[in-house]
Amino acid sequence: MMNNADAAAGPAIIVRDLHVRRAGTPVLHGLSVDVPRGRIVGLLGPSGSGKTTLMRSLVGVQVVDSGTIEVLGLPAGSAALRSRVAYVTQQASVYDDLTVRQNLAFFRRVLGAPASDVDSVIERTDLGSVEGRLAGSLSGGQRGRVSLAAALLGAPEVLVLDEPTVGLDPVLRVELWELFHRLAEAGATLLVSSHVMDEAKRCDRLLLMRDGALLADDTVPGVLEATGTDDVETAFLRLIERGVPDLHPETGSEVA
Ligand SMILES: Nc1ncnc2c1ncn2[C@@H]1O[C@H](COP(=O)(O)OP(=O)(O)OP(=O)(O)O)[C@@H](O)[C@H]1O
Repeated sequence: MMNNADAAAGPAIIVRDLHVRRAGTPVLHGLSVDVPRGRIVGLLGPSGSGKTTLMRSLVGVQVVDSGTIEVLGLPAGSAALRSRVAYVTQQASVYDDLTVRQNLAFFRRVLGAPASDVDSVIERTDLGSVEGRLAGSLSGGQRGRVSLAAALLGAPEVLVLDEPTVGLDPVLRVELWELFHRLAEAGATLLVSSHVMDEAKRCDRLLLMRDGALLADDTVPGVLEATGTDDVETAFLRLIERGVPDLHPETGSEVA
């Protein structure tokens, strides 16, 4: 987790002039953004706007055309970041023929995380009641939580979570957001994509994407104030209508 030296070291993620194509088609067109440390940053935008492509770029699994991405002061994808940055994709990455506990014990060994982490992440993601079940027998929401639990092993400093609350009931959704806030309070940086505008209000900052570019990079109150509404969905629609971005990256170190 973050120490004082890290806190003074600037944003957790710095992206400059990022250009990415997928299957030959430009998806990100010169995107620049800072993600402050120890905060929950929501990445919102319509389907196909480039959220997953940006996340893939940040964790170093996406071929990029040009631009720079620094994560915790190192180029994205650096070997030294492997245990410091966790990525949870939309598709749960678990072994169906292993139990929940066996999955986590396996990933724990691969990461070299402390043995006690397995119990800790099972508890934090509320998987205790299914820890002995084969992952293949779980619901989609439960499988997603196993992926999240695996991502928490080793206490990564940066968590990149692609729609982590999809398929979860409202109670679990709230519990997960409480967990995200506890992780941020302990110093972790979370970039969380979502389609659910209501979840946006739980973030310290919002990045609103459209067509591979940023429409907003601001605190939640900042986005609402700039658009004269109290509803993030309406704010997003107004920014689209207006066509003028609300970019206030200089307020990145403030808590919303
Ligand atoms: N594997 C791929 N090959 C080619 N094009 C892709 C691939 N994955 C995504 N794309 C294209 O890249 C663009 C951005 O997709 P991306 O998945 O980053 O969007 P997104 O905002 O994450 O969408 P969603 O909210 O639906 O997950 C889209 O036009 C999409 O069709």
